[in-house]
Amino acid sequence: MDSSLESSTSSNGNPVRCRCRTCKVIVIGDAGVGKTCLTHRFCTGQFPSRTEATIGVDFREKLLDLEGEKIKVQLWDTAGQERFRKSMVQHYYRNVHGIVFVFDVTNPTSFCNLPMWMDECRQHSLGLDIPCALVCNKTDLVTSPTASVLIDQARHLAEVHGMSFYTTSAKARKGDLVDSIFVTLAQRLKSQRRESVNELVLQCRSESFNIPAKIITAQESKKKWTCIC
Ligand SMILES: Nc1nc2c(ncn2[C@@H]2O[C@H](COP(=O)(O)OP(=O)(O)OP(=O)(O)O)[C@@H](O)[C@H]2O)c(=O)[nH]1
Ligand SMILES: [Mg+2]
Repeated sequence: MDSSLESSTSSNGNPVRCRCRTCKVIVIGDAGVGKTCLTHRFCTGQFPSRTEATIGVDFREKLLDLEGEKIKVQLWDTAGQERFRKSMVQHYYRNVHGIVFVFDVTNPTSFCNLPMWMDECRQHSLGLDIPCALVCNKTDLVTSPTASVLIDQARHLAEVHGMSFYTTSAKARKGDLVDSIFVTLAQRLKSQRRESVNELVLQCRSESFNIPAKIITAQESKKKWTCIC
């Protein structure tokens, strides 16, 4: 995550500047699955009264306070339509901290296309080892029982790739999980950072004990416990 100085308001109403971390999260998926509505809903609390196909990318952001730490979630709401995304693709995938894949529960093709979106991430050197979420949107429109088969398949896909999975609706007011998608992602990024700080501490310790040319990271120490017989 990147660090920056942010303006906010203190309890006595005076503006204060505080250090905050910014995480870039891209939201991708087929055209019309609800990426704009989900990001709009998270940032404003409202379902937009009308939307148009996104051209290139729209930016939205929200400042979160996670256990006293300010995290700015910068959402890149990308275009699903090929003709509106071509020129922007290189920019989407640069310095990404988290990915939200979206499909529409009423549109099975948007689910079938998810591997294509995952491939595009890989082609831009973005592994699914960074925090990712899979969102099954428009559950307010679910009427047919076949939707539950699609939801089960999606849950399985998310499990296989180690992603968080959400069934939600950008439109429904009650019982939806729109905020959780992005807050949980930010929490995962925050704890990931704590882990990398721990790795650094471990590295400093190894150096202060004068262990030459050997940086012991948490990853390496984990490897040491792997049986090789
Ligand atoms: N009923 C219902 N409609 C939704 C929901 N989310 C989005 N929509 C509708 O689906 C249509 C497309 O939504 P958008 O958010 O613009 O879709 P998008 O994924 O951003 O589309 P592109 O920008 O073209 O990639 C709009 O008419 C929305 O009102 C939802 O959860 N429930
Ligand atoms: Mg859009």
